[in-house]
Amino acid sequence: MSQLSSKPVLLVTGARGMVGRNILAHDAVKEWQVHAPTSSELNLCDRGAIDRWLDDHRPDAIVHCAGVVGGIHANMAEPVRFLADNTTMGVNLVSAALQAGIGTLINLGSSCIYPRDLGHGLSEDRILSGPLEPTNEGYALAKITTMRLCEYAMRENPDLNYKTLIPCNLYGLWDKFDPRHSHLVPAIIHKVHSARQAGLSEVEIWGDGTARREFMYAGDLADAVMRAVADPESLPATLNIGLGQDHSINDYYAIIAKVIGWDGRFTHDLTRPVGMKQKLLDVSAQKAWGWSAPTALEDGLRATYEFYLQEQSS
Ligand SMILES: NC(=O)C1=CN([C@@H]2O[C@H](COP(=O)(O)OP(=O)(O)OC[C@H]3O[C@@H](n4cnc5c(N)ncnc54)[C@H](OP(=O)(O)O)[C@@H]3O)[C@@H](O)[C@H]2O)C=CC1
Ligand SMILES: C[C@H]1O[C@H](OP(=O)(O)OP(=O)(O)OC[C@H]2O[C@@H](n3cnc4c(=O)[nH]c(N)nc43)[C@H](O)[C@@H]2O)[C@@H](O)[C@@H](O)C1=O
Repeated sequence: MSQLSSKPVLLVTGARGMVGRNILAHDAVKEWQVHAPTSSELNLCDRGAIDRWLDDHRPDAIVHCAGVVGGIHANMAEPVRFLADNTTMGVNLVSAALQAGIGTLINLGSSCIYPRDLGHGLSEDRILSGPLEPTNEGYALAKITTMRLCEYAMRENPDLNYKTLIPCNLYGLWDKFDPRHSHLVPAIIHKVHSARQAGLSEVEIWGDGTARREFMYAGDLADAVMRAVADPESLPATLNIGLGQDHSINDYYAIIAKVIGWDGRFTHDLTRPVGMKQKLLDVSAQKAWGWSAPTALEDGLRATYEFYLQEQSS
C-alpha cells in the first residue's frame, strides 16, 4: 500500500493500447492508485528497468496488457518479433514481480493459444493438446510461456495470485485501424467506410469468409479484468473470457456494412490467409465465476464506428 494514499497501487502495462485504455476508462480504477507507464517510460524488454520501477513504486497488483499485438497479416509479417518480444516481456515482468514479492498479477493470454484443429469447445484443459495455428504460432508460444510461468510461480508459492485470463478476439474503442496491424473488425470498419466515402460498390474479403470468430467488446474484457484484479483468489489459474458464440467472417462484413450504411457487394480473395477455421471458447468456467459480457455485437460495433469517425476527423 502506498504511503501517499489509502488506495492500493496498480500497475497497468500496455495502458496506451486498446485493452489498457478501456481499463483506464473503467469505473473501478477509482478504487486504485493507477500507474500506466508507456513503453518509453518502462520498456518491458529491459529487466533492470522493471526491477527499478517496481522498487520505486511498490505496486500491490499488476495487470499485464503490454505486448506486440496484431492481426493475422502482422503476425505473419513479423514472427520473430511476435515470439521474441512477447516472450521477453512476459518472462521479464513475471520474474521481476516474483523477485519484488508482488502478490497479484493478472496476465492476458489469447484464444490463439489453443490447438488449431479443435474449432469449438476450447476449454482450458485443452491447451497444448495439439499443434498450434502456424499463422500466429510465435505469438501463441509467447502467450503459453508467460501463462505457464505464472502457474509455476504459484506452484512454488501458493500465496501468489498470478492468474491468466484467456480472451477471445477483441474489438472496440482505441483499436488499431491501420490495415498493416489490424484485426478483422477494425479492418472491416476501415475498408467499408473508405468504400462508402469513395463511392465504391465492392469490398474485398480475405479468404472465402466461412471461417468463424468470437469477437468481444474490449470494454467488457476491461470489466472482467477489473473484477479479476479486485478478487484474484476467486479465479482458477487460467480462465477463458469469451461470449460462447461466434459468427462467420462473411457475417461480420454484412453486420458492419449495415451499421455503417453501405449496401455494396463483397468479393473474396482466396489467396489471402485465413488462419484458424474456428476458435470458439468454452465459457463454462467463466459462467461458474459468475461473469458474462453485457455488450451486444451491434451496440459495440456502433460505438467502435463512432470512435473511428472521431479519430478520422481529429
Ligand atoms: N486485440 C485482441 O484482439 C486481443 C488482445 N489480447 C491481448 O490483450 C493485450 C492487449 O492487447 P491490445 O490492447 O489489443 O494491444 P495493443 O497493441 O493495442 O497495445 C499493446 C501495448 O503494449 C505496449 N508495448 C509494446 N511493447 C512494449 C514494451 N517493450 N514495453 C512496454 N510496453 C510495450 C504498447 O505500449 P506503447 O503504446 O506505450 O508503446 C502498446 O500500447 C495483449 O496481451 C494481447 O495479447 C488477447 C486476445 C485478443
Ligand atoms: C486475436 C487473436 O487472433 C489473431 O488471429 P486471427 O483471429 O486470425 O486474426 P484476424 O482478426 O486478423 O483475422 C480473422 C479472420 O478474418 C479474416 N479476414 C477477412 N478479411 C480480413 C481483413 O481485411 N483483415 C484481417 N485482419 N482479417 C481478415 C482472416 O482471413 C481471418 O480468417 C491473432 O493474429 C492474434 O492477434 C490473436 O491472439
